[in-house]
Amino acid sequence: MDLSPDSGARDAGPPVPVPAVGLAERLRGGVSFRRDQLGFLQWAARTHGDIVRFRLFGIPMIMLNHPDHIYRVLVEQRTKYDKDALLYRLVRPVLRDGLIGNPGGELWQRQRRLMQPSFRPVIVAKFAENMTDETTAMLERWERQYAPGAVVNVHEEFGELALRIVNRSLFSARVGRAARDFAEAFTEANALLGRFFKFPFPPLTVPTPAHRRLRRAIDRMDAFVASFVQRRTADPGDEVDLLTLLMNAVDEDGDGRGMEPEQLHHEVLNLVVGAYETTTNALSWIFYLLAAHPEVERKLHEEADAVLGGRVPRFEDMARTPYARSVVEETLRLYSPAWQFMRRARTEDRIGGFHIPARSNIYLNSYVLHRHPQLWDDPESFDPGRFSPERSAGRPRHAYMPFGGGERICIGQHFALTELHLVLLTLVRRHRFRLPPGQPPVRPQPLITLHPEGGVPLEVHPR
Ligand code: HEM
Repeated sequence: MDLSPDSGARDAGPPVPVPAVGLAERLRGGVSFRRDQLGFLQWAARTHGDIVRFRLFGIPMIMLNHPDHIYRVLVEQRTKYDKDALLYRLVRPVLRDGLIGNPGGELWQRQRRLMQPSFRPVIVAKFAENMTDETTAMLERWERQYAPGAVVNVHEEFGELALRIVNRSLFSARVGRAARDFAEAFTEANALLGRFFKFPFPPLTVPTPAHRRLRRAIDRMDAFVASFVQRRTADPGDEVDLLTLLMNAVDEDGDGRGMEPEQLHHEVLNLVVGAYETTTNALSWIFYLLAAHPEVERKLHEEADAVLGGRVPRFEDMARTPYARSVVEETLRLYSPAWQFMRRARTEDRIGGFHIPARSNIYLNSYVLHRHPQLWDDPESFDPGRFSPERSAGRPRHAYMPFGGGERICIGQHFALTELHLVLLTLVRRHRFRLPPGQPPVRPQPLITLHPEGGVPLEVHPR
């Protein structure tokens, strides 16, 4: 792997300004952020290199696209950076002080300490059966509802599946009308917030019609979470789920107390939001790519048949199906649902010899990083084999970060990887997927998360 180590090279002299994309050049290049965000970001990295500055609606952003630089911000100099950045300010009216958009500091540290134990692999293993049960139930419904070879919009199906799985794991609840109402409210909030990147809007305190709709969507999501938390507070029962774990969690290394009710509410909302849309999109991309690559699907069938012999997969099967894991990893390389995240520089810094002024917005983008031509051979091709131990050897750690990195790495990472792996195995056991003839390529739509635009219609065939 030949990646220019520009850190050391420029560390000697005084720091230099980060190269900027100028307006004239932007016009000449003909790539507009508003019209084609992904195209613009790739063009900026291609023309200026691994560190580049541009303005997003007048707000300066510094995009980092070098694993060493990303390591510096997320790990080595993490105390110099926090999450009080544009993207999280945008989602804070929805997520409030929960982990996802929390700027950092003492409250975040305490909450992470309290919650981390509930997301260890041994705990996630207890939810594996929820994942395979719900997938099996979905397949049984498909068999009743669709003729063999019928075209199914799997994106819609996976939305409902992901919601069922997170609901059962958090609240021991089955999806009913209330959950569908949550999903609708979430979709509306996501679309309204995602619009910011095309048409920046005024602060939410300004009562525009769109803001009033957002307010109503937030109220509906709050009502959904409150109904579970209040019921459980009134009658703790004997359910063993994430809500019970969080309600019983105490800060053993701190004040020995648990979470305040309002904070618990926000954290639960953050978990549903964090889990629902990301895994829906990831599942949709996995099956889209499989349908387009029958040779990969064939290898997956061979592995699944050899290990499972027709039975429903269990948590332990994940370690014995490395190819399935690499299909998940390669999908998250090409279409990482949480495709962009940000930090704010609390003080000035120096990255690879470049000057980072205090209060800079640092923009990290795995869509561009995961296509870096010096990190990935033939980056646009879908090649799960690149995640084999041999071919992964020597790859810099922060070259691949679908779940972020450092202390703020996704708390639900094991949960998500378990869900994606087990749903994949459960589905390929009995079905194969094909692109319908004449189906145009599904394009990624960069909202807050990376959506498959227009859904993912696939032919579903029994094997
Ligand atoms: C494929 C699925 C998922 C992807 C790609 C994903 C990605 C990410 C990324 C990139 C971050 C870090 C953002 C940053 O540093 O600014 C993050 C944070 C977070 N994710 Fe996920 N996530 C996924 C699934 C989940 C699930 C299943 C849950 C909950 C069960 C979850 C809950 C969270 C929370 C609470 C945080 C904030 C952690 C903190 O700052 O302490 N995510 N996720």
